Amino acid sequence: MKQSDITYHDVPRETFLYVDELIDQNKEQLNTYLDRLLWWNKRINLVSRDVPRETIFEHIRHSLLIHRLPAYQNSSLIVDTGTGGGLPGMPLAITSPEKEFILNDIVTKKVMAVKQMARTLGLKNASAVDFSIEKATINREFLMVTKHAFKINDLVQMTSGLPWQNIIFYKGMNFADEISGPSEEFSVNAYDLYKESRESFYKNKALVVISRS
Ligand SMILES: C[S@@+](CC[C@H](N)C(=O)[O-])C[C@H]1O[C@@H](n2cnc3c(N)ncnc32)[C@H](O)[C@@H]1O
Repeated sequence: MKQSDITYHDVPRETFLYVDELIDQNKEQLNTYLDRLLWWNKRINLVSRDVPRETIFEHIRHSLLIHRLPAYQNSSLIVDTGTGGGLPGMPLAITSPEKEFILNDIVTKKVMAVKQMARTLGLKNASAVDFSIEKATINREFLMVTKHAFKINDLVQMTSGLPWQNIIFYKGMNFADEISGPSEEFSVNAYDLYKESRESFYKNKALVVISRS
């Protein structure tokens, strides 16, 4: 992967409208998740303390913005590593009942909270596991997603023996510094979340898809 291999795209306004509709269709469960996340956050640190409900809601909306990427649409198994309080895995599991999700974090109490939340929500398609992603064993092809948890090169190296086809990183636009090494094996596509949306929350935010050739 070289910085010169990156192809840049804009996320169209329609994607945001699509996600807003998805939120509307799933608002009861997404609100229950938000309530439970705030409840757990008072007890164990899952997202920053004193973060307003509206900001967490924006993180949920952010999580859902991968819905229209082919790498997401074509995957039936999704592993969210460094999930913390369940972002992005939990909103994705709520809105994609046909897909299977494994939520992973190295911190046992966070995984316990995520398991409780999934139980409260009655989610049948989400499980949670507490170990370092380096220790994972997965035997079928999957998509890995991760939000604000790993540097790109680090996670690619840590999981080089796993059968992922794509990794979607939720990143800042300055992610290119995290990419180096041999280029032949991977392609890199970056999606700017701000250029078309003009929403201040998404300023300098990107979705970065690393694909195995
Ligand atoms: C900044 S938090 C992000 C949480 C969540 N993705 C979000 O956007 O709110 C990073 C998370 O990565 C987890 N983490 C760090 N190293 C890890 C590893 N090797 N394997 C699994 N999880 C890890 C941490 O415990 C932490 O919960």
